[in-house]
Amino acid sequence: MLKKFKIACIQNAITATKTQTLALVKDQIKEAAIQGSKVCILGECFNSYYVKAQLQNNAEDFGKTGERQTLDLISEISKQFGIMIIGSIPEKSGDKMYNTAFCFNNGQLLVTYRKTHLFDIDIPGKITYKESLTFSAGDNYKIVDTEYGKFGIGICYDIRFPELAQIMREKGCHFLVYPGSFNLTTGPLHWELLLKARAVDYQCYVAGVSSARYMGNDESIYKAWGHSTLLDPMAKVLATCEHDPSVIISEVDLDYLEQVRQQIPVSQQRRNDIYELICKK
Ligand SMILES: O=C(O)CCC(=O)C(=O)O
Repeated sequence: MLKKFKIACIQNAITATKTQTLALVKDQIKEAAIQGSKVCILGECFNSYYVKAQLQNNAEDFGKTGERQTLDLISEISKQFGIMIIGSIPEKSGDKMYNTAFCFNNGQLLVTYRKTHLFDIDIPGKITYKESLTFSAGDNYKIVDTEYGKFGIGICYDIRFPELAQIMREKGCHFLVYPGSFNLTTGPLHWELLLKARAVDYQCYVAGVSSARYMGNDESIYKAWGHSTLLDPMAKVLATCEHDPSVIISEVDLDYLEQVRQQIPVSQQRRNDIYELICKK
């Protein structure tokens, strides 16, 4: 297992067409790879505006290799540069849609994860969103064991559920990655706080990666908070950005992660005689 390497968070611009969006993403991944990144994390549904009609149009069927514009491109770039790439896209499966994360390494699809906690919230006058009108929910967590360590994948709203992160930690994860797309109401208050909370509670490297903010004047298009961020297991921010398209890169070190876990050994100090988290899958 490689212990020291660079991770990149790719905050991409979303455009009105998938082809144009993907061309921009490709350039950013290339830039990250040229700078030595071995793992690239993309945002939530990064090939699409977060609007039902476009999500439907841009959805892909994971089963149909060769007909999947986004997945085939990601697989190809991952192979070309010998890197691992994680992100989420809208998935079409029969008559259902899922918000689904993928992890490609060297061109191979290692795992898919369907978002389990859907973003249905109502803050009157600020933001009302019902993701369950577009997507069905997944029914399991996913961990992927790679040459770069073990990665637990959550998508956006999933970060509000520490139980999911705790299970991933208990199953040996070194990294918690959250492709996400917070908004202008909850983003400023909760995004960095939640990323820091997951890092400090479970002593993992944590990446929260958003798409860039839509800056046009179509009111129906969701405005993402942006602020993709990478944190270490002490919850120190290693790299971050604002809302423009950005590539942020930092080195991670799994020996340092072990040191943190030894110095503050919370995972061995849980009082399972008083409380316990039960994993049902
Ligand atoms: O939890 C939040 O405030 C935002 C979540 C979100 O935007 C999402 O899950 O897509």
